[in-house]
Formats: sequence, C-alpha cells, structure tokens
Amino acid sequence: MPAEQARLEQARLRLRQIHRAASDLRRGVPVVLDGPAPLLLLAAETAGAEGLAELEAIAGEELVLILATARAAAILRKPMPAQAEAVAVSLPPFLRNIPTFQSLVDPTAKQPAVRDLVEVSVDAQAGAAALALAKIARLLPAVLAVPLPQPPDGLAGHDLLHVPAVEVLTYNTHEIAGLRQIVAAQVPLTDAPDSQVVAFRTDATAAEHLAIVIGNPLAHPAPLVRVHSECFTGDLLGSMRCDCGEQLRGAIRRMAEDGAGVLLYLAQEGRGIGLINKLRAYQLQDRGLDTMDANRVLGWGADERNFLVGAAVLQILGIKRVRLLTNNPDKLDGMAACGIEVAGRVPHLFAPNGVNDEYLATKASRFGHMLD
Ligand SMILES: Nc1nc2c(ncn2[C@@H]2O[C@H](COP(=O)(O)OP(=O)(O)OP(=O)(O)O)[C@@H](O)[C@H]2O)c(=O)[nH]1
Ligand SMILES: [Zn+2]
Repeated sequence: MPAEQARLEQARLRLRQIHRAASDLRRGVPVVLDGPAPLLLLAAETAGAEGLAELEAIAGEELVLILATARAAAILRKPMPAQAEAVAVSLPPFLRNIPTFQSLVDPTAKQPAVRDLVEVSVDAQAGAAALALAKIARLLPAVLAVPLPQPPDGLAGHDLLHVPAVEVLTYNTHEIAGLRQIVAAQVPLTDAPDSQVVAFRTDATAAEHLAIVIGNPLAHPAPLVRVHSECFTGDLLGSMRCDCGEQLRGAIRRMAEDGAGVLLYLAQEGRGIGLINKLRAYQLQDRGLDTMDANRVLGWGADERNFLVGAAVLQILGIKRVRLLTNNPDKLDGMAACGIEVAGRVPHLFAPNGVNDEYLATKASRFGHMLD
C-alpha cells in the first residue's frame, strides 16, 4: 500500500475509535482512555445507573470528577491556574447520586449544596483528553473517572472500548480525513436563481458540510466567499439574539449582485459547541454573562471552530483565491493559514436590532470583530 494511502487508512481507523467512544459516552456507557495514565470514563451529563454501577464495580472508592478549570473554580470556590485544562475533584459517596452530580456539573442547573470536595491530582494529558472526548460528543466537559493501572487491568468481562488519549487530543487535525464531495444539485434561490447546493462528507464524522455555489465563481479571479457557521436559531428561525440570519441571506444577495460566489455552510453550530450547549450559553447570557464568558463558564473555549474544513471545501471546488465577506479577523487568518489566498475582505455588518446589541458589541470588544 503506498505510504499516503496507508496514512489515510490509519487516520480513518483512529477516527472510527474516537467516534465510537464519543457515541458510548453519549449513551452513558463507560470507555477506557489509554495512555501513560489510563482512565476509565463516564460522561457526567449522560451517566445512568448502569454505567455508574459499572464504574463503581471497577473503582471501589477511587472515583473522581474531572472538570474544566472554570467549572472547578466555581465549585471549589477558589481561583485556578488558567493554564490547567482539567481539574479533578474527589467524589465522596454522598455525591454519587446521579441528579446531584449532574446538577453540580451544569452551571444552568439549580446547584446542590456541596461540602467536602477536594482537588485531587490527575495526569494533565489524560485529564485534558477526557474533557476533549466529552466535547467531541458535544456533552458538557465533565467526566466521572477512575484512574487505572498501566497496563489497565480489572476490566475483563466489561467489554469496554479503548481509545488512545493522544489521538483524542489531536482529533481536530484529522477530523477532515476523507473529506469529499457527495452530490451537487441546482437549487434556485429567491435572491439567487442560479445556485447549486454542493454537499460534502468526511469519513468518520456524521457532519455534513455544504457549499452554496452562486453563478460560476471559477470564472472570477477572486470570488466572494462567506464562511458561515450553522446557526439553527438565527438561520432557520429568524432569532433576534444574533445576526446570523441576516448575514446568511445578505451574503447570498451580495454574491448574486456580484455575479458569483460561494457560501460555505459549515456544521459548526454555536461556534462549534453544538445547539444544546449554545442554548445553555443563552441561559447564562440571560443571567448577565456575555457570549464569550458564557462559553467558558460551561467549560468550552470562546470559539471552538477551526477553519480547516472550510479551506478544504474551497480547495475541492478549485477555489484558491477569495474575497472574504466577514468582520472576523480570525477567519481571515484561519483561511490564510489553511492555504487560501485572501485577496481582500468585504465588511459584512448589519445594524443591531434592539435584542442583539450587546452580542454585537461583545463581538467587537472581545473577539476583535471589525466594525467597518
Ligand atoms: N456559543 C455561542 N454561539 C453563538 C452565539 N451566538 C451565535 N453563535 C454562533 O456563532 C456562529 C456565528 O459566528 P459569529 O461569531 O456570529 O460570526 P462569525 O461568523 O465568526 O464572524 P463574521 O464572519 O464576521 O460574521 C454560529 O455558529 C452561531 O450559532 C452565542 O451566544 N454563543
Ligand atoms: Zn446565530
């Protein structure tokens, strides 16, 4: 097998393991994180009686709760070093009650009264990988864990999936393995009658990314391109909390006027945290946090997207040079870093609507979005 093909095959197998493990976590099934400091994991959000009993059968008294630093700081009521990605706390028996620890890990839930929680040490890489796997599953980054000996033992008869911590931590870079075009069809739009929807899939994820191709962008030296992240509430429902719906339809109109363009519609809902977590972030914003801090309090980064997939879709479409419709400097840098030549930026601003004013102001003041 040629080296490149063998490398792709390896990447595919690793992704398959990660996605199976993420899917087990979503179903409340424990998984084993392999590495120098192996851990047995169960996602706190989806843990049920069966999974918890299995963990306790293997762990005895050794159960810990791994949390994102921000959540641990809130629960332990003390500042935490910003560089730590994951913090572990002991989970005394009175907290091994499913509704109790599920409320504890979720900042939108009514908080139980907790005492006697103490920080315990956890291998930094294993802790970070445990939370990363929960995030890949789009669950709250909070995991019940049992440190296992190396090599792990005591697992016979449990039929648990094993996934290497190091692969989980590099997931973002091989997430797009096998990205390919599946189908293209004409879909005339009210604002752009000459449009096609082109659909893409990767090998291992269930995500489907789309390109809305207007006119013939290949005939332009630097066609208009918009890298749009899916927003169910804004794009579909017309939510006033954000500007996504206006940006989506505005970009299509603009491209039609320009004669051609490509709108990438990427499966990166909620800046990559998923719809459920975005709705949680909305609840926190209604209690006074801004859009950046709400993500962080939940244990997510402010923006969990990466632009590899967008650049890879453009490359498949044969588009190497673009004018980007955006106000987001990270998109300009991100696309350039992924090998797309950004010949210019076209501002894509819409007036505040009375509901999204704070949100737009935060994008400018904290995310560095350009205002003209
Ligand atoms: N987590 C989170 N995601 C949000 C929120 N509001 C909108 N989004 C998501 O943000 C994404 C849109 O990204 P924006 O940051 O608004 O804009 P941008 O696309 O990065 O930048 P522009 O190109 O200038 O529009 C979509 O996936 C939305 O679902 C929010 O309050 N919290
Ligand atoms: Zn939106």
